[in-house]
Amino acid sequence: MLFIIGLGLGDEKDITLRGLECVRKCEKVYMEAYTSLLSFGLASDGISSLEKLYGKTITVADREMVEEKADQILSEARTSDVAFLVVGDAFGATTHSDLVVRAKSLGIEVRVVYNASVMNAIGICGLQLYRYGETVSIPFFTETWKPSSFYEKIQKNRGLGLHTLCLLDIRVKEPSLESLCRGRKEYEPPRFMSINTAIEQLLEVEQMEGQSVYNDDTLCVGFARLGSESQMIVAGTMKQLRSIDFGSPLHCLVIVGKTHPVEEEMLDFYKSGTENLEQDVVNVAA
Ligand SMILES: C[S@@+](CC[C@H](N)C(=O)[O-])C[C@H]1O[C@@H](n2cnc3c(N)ncnc32)[C@H](O)[C@@H]1O
Repeated sequence: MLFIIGLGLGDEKDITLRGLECVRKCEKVYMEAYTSLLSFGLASDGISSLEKLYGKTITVADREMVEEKADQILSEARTSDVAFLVVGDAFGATTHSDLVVRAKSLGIEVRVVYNASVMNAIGICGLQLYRYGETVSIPFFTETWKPSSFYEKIQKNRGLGLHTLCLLDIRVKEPSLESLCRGRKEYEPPRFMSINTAIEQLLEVEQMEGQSVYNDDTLCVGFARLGSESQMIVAGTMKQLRSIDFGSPLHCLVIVGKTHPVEEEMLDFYKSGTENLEQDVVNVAA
């Protein structure tokens, strides 16, 4: 049996009781570590705190392993109980449906244990989850590669008055271009996009496309480290958020659409420049 278990957003304590029971009875435990990360990031002592709580050794599965060695994980799941741990919720990323489809087509039983995802944790800022349009991903630009398909999606959302969740690029264990050219794999250091970079790129695309979808004065909400003790949430214009230091990853950004008065009242708690902002955030997190 293949158990796909959501870990939630903060640290090892966010697994559900049901999830914990399942992990403890599995013979093999994999943890996906490239679409999202818990608050301790890639630190090995963070992984060992998970291992200590679960009483199991965890194999950290990077993108290569999940994409290229999925057969191995699935063949183990044919004859034994295998846990595949996902930060957040299993279906908060598009990637894992593929594993479910492959398992089911091989006749392997799949059980999913749900948990909180960034997709619903953003509800804390007061913008109604019912009033979001398509979620977009913002990839790191390079000098020569500036994909901007998110722009059209944001345009559609804003045309309908809907909010847009922007998920920001995570690059963990990516082979460097240079090493690929030399035929020997070497990896780039991990990189996580900040809210500041995301806003710079969004504005760069607005300048290139020129459709007036948003601008410096567009209201947004920046979220950092949701679910951890140090989570930070600030509402402000793109211009204001661009100069705020949100600290360590992970970050995401919401571009605010048309608001309801109650949404506005909630957002006011997070407005940039609010006195004791950090204190407010700590209170909200507690
Ligand atoms: C593919 S999505 C999340 C998938 C995860 N399975 C989930 O359900 O939350 C990954 C992106 O979500 C955002 N994200 C994830 N966790 C976050 C957190 N705790 N705080 C802020 N943003 C987060 C980041 O932009 C990150 O690049």
